[in-house]
Amino acid sequence: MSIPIVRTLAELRATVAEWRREGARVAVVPTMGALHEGHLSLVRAALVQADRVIVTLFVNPKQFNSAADLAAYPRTEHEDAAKLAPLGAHMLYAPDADQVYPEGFATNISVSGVSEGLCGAFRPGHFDGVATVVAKLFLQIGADLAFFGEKDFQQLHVVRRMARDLDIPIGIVGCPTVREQDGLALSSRNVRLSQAQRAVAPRLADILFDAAARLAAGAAVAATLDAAQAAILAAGYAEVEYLTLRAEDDLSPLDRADRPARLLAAAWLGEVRLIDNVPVRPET
Ligand SMILES: Nc1ncnc2c1ncn2[C@@H]1O[C@H](COP(=O)(O)OP(=O)(O)OP(=O)(O)O)[C@@H](O)[C@H]1O
Ligand SMILES: CC(C)(CO)[C@@H](O)C(=O)[O-]
Ligand code: BAL
Repeated sequence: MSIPIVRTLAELRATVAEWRREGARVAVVPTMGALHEGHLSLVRAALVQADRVIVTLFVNPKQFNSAADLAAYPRTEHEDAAKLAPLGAHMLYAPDADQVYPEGFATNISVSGVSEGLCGAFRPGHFDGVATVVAKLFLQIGADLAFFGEKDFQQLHVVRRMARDLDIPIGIVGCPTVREQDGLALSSRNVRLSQAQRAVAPRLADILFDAAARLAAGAAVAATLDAAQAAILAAGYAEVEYLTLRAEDDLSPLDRADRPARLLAAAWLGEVRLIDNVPVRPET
């Protein structure tokens, strides 16, 4: 069993046009590769709602903040293709760099509001890079649906806003975070954790779930977040970039958990930056 790998826009468009003639509903799952069960859950969800599923694999230089992070990003295309084939995904679109950013490329898509704060505050230009490449992939493919993980919750909001603002006719589907048995959110960057760091890493999720339960039960927000931040540092994380309560629908800051909300965090474990978020459902 294998999956066709497409590297050019011309071949992509020819295949999608053929699918369209057959009346197929097309979905896309954008990724940067190094596929894990989180990505595969998006592909399975896409296969339920569409007749043809394209997984994209492009390590997008424009969204990285450091050359070192880009260089260290895992590249495992062969293994990725082998994971996708048995699921029944229909195409791996792994474009050559010039198919995405041809010579002279000069356009930048910048989404204000939801891109600011949280990861946007610590990764300048990151969401411009994400919005630009995702817009490009959406327009190249012309899919009906696109699937994204809630693990990157702010990214999901940025992509929704961008597609709506630019009238790109695509439905954006958010899918729940897939976790290891010990609670750690799956992420391609987890492979960079040492054995000792890997043992500590799930404490972030534990502390977030615990704080979310307290907030849902009416605990004071500032004191709960302070205690959670102290617990993350005590667990062995080097730095907490942010730990904040935001409205689920527009990411606006909340000082009371009186409507559906998310508790979101980014923290450094050694040289690895991990993000996570959990829902807060106020008890009625
Ligand atoms: N644990 C997860 N559960 C659900 N979706 C996920 C998970 N991890 C990543 N995704 C989703 O997969 C898509 C591609 O993400 P990406 O290729 O950046 O993987 P990643 O594991 O998030 O890597 P990174 O180390 O860059 O965070 C995104 O929509 C992302 O939200
Ligand atoms: C959406 C995405 C594929 C754009 O490069 C990337 O940000 C990711 O993998 O989450
Ligand atoms: N998962 C979001 C991609 C990134 O960290 O660059």
